[in-house]
Amino acid sequence: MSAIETSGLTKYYGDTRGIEDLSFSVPEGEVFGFLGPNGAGKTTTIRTLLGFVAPTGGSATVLGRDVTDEDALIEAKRRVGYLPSHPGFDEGATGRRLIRYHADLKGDRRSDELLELFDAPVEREVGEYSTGNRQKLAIVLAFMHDPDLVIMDEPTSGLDPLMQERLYEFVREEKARGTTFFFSSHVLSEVRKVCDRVGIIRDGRLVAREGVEELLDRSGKRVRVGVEGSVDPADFELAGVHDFETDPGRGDASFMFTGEYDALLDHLRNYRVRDLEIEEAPLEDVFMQFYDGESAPADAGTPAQSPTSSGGETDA
Ligand SMILES: Nc1ncnc2c1ncn2[C@@H]1O[C@H](COP(=O)(O)OP(=O)(O)OP(=O)(O)O)[C@@H](O)[C@H]1O
Repeated sequence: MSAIETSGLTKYYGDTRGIEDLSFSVPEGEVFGFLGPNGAGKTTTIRTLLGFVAPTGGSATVLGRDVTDEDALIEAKRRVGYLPSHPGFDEGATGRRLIRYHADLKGDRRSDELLELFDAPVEREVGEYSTGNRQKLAIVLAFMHDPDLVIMDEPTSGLDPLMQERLYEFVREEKARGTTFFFSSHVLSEVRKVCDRVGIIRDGRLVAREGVEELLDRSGKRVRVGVEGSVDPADFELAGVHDFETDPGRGDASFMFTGEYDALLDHLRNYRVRDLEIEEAPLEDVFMQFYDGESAPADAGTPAQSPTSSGGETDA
């Protein structure tokens, strides 16, 4: 069974498109990365899956339960963890009280263990927490009932690099225990660290779905090279070189590279190389491939038919 399944899922806010015709499935045990630029529809997808907003079209199931069937979804959500990007809390409550509250609602199988890993200052009121501590508390609340599926909306935004790494490691361990993840992000490097497959959403529509390695291979690397003397662009007409840029008369060049490294390094032997940087393609560049490529739908800006507002938007 798929942990998440959507078919033609659509949500309009009045006339504003949130998501349109999303169809995808996340098999049990997979870490599915959901990538897209700001405003693409990631949060709308998550809010629809969690029943916070009602879809205006299509359907979705979470752990086999229809997201528009309130009772069924409540049942499913006992086995779901949700980690929002900006967790909202009762600011006057202590972390400890919130943990107790969530324990009453969903059960508590591992808050002590989680607090050792993500040490939020639970005796203090949440209103006094730093952004990072709020996020750490949110992690404890999302995982304390040992859910089968965890839905995370840009979960590392407020965490320092050490805590980000801890969360990635934790996700990998939980995946090994069979937990399924839906991981929304706009950071390609973190998606690479933890995800098996990614879906790319743009203007409310899914424009690609593929394995992380395939995506990265296709995206290539950004190469910057500095050489003695000046660079002649004609010298860089190699297989796999795209978007070549150089300042005339200067010894610096920059390009996207999807070719074989051996061929590139052989070629660079013709120069005295001062400097060489090879780094992962920025996510914006990866997105641009889908913006310009054939997989991008031509009518992405226009709704197919007059949408209706759903109402019934309740936040949990
Ligand atoms: N409550 C709302 N009322 C009206 N329009 C909304 C509402 N929430 C989202 N939208 C619109 O829906 C579209 C998708 O927004 P959404 O927040 O889902 O994107 P996102 O990918 O999560 O972006 P971000 O990374 O910036 O959070 C945007 O055009 C946004 O303006």
